[in-house]
Amino acid sequence: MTGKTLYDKIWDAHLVHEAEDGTSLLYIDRHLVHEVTSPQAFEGLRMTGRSVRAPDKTIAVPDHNVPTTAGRENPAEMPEESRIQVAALDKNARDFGIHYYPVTDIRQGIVHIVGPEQGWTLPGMTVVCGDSHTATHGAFGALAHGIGTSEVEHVLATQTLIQKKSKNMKVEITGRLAPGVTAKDITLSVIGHTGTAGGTGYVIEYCGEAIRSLSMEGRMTVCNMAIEGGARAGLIAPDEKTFAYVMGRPHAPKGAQWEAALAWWKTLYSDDDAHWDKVVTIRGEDIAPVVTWGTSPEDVLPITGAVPAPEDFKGGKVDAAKRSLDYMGLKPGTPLRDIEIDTVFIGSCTNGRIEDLRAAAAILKGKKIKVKRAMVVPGSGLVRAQAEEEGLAEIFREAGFEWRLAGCSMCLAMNPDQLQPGERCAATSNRNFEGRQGRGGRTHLMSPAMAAAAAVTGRLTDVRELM
Ligand SMILES: CC(C)[C@H](C(=O)O)[C@@H](O)C(=O)O
Ligand code: SF4
Repeated sequence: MTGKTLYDKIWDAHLVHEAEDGTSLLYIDRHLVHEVTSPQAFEGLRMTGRSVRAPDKTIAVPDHNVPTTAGRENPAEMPEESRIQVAALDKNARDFGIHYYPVTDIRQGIVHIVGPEQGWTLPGMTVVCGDSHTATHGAFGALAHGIGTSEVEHVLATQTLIQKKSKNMKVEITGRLAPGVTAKDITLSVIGHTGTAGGTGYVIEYCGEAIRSLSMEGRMTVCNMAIEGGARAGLIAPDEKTFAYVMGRPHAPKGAQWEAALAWWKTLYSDDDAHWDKVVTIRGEDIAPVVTWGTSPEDVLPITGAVPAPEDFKGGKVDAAKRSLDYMGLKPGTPLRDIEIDTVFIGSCTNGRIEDLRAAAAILKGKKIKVKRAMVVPGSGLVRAQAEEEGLAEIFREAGFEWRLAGCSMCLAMNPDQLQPGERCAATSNRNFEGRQGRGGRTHLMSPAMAAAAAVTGRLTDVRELM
């Protein structure tokens, strides 16, 4: 018998039933719910007279549609479609008795930031949400992934999910990161290396010294983008940093339950003789601050590079690159550092946590922005409050940033925070698809420090020049 991976261990601990063809029923520990993918699911329950099986394990928060400006609790502030979705979540949360953080609650924020912050996300759990970036929670050593709306209904009704097991992939980042290189540069570089389909069919476990050295915030950033690399989920084995982060959170176990949980959590690692179906190794020292130039998260280059030409690629990617360059309004050969930026967006479930805000503020301190507009959108009301307490909000405001309320905001164009056609944005989010931040908007993905650097120079910038 070979050993087990972390994924194998969590899978086995949650397996309720396995059919001969491998179709399996998994027990779900946490179900996170937001307003976009849940209305039909609750409607399905109503129509069939069913209740939520485990309301105490179900957590709802509106995030995608909510405006991030003052006065947003007034429904008139929202476009009709948004208003309907948020109102439905409000009603469903109350009718079905699940945990709920409305916009008026300081704990409201992006679902993937609220879950860990409140101690809902714990090592060894299965965590699902009708949202692809559920992968974020894998940073705690939880098996966490997105599900579709019909699956949301299934989990609400049964607290189980039908799944087939994925294969095991190991992504090891060895050694140390150079100054100016962050978790975001790791996760973008991995996708640049493997492509957006490199993880298809796999659950990725990120490991290695460079991953170990990351804070929990950084680990969440890495796992957040596992889905952009095509993987079902991303995982990082829990360690002392994980336990320290979790301890004392409102919904974390306490007393004897904490001790019992800890004893199990300490068994959550991949055995030395575990089998890996695919292994990718990258040297931490080889990772540079990166940006994306195209319309896929795999279009990643070190900031010291230049816009590529379609001929630099092979196969279908040649045409894709042509189209990307056209959409992005870029000419091959242009140094990335010459690309002028109109707007800076710091936020999202990738980089809307306190450490991200600290990293950006460290670059901005005492400087003024040179872009047309810049906004910081803390990932939750609590992140926002902490940033205010630490004096970060002041630094952002003085630099010329708008200091917003929590939500998905300009990460995707489902709320009033949107790019205009042709507007070019340095963004800390995770997707640079066409129209993602608004019709015709142009997105360059990067770390919070790099986005702050772009804000003060007005163009894509190597943050190391400002350090
Ligand atoms: C709206 C939601 C279903 C979507 C997702 O699944 O990821 C969104 O959060 C995104 O980032 O594109
Ligand atoms: S912040 Fe962006 S990526 Fe994250 S859940 Fe919201 S829309 Fe999706």
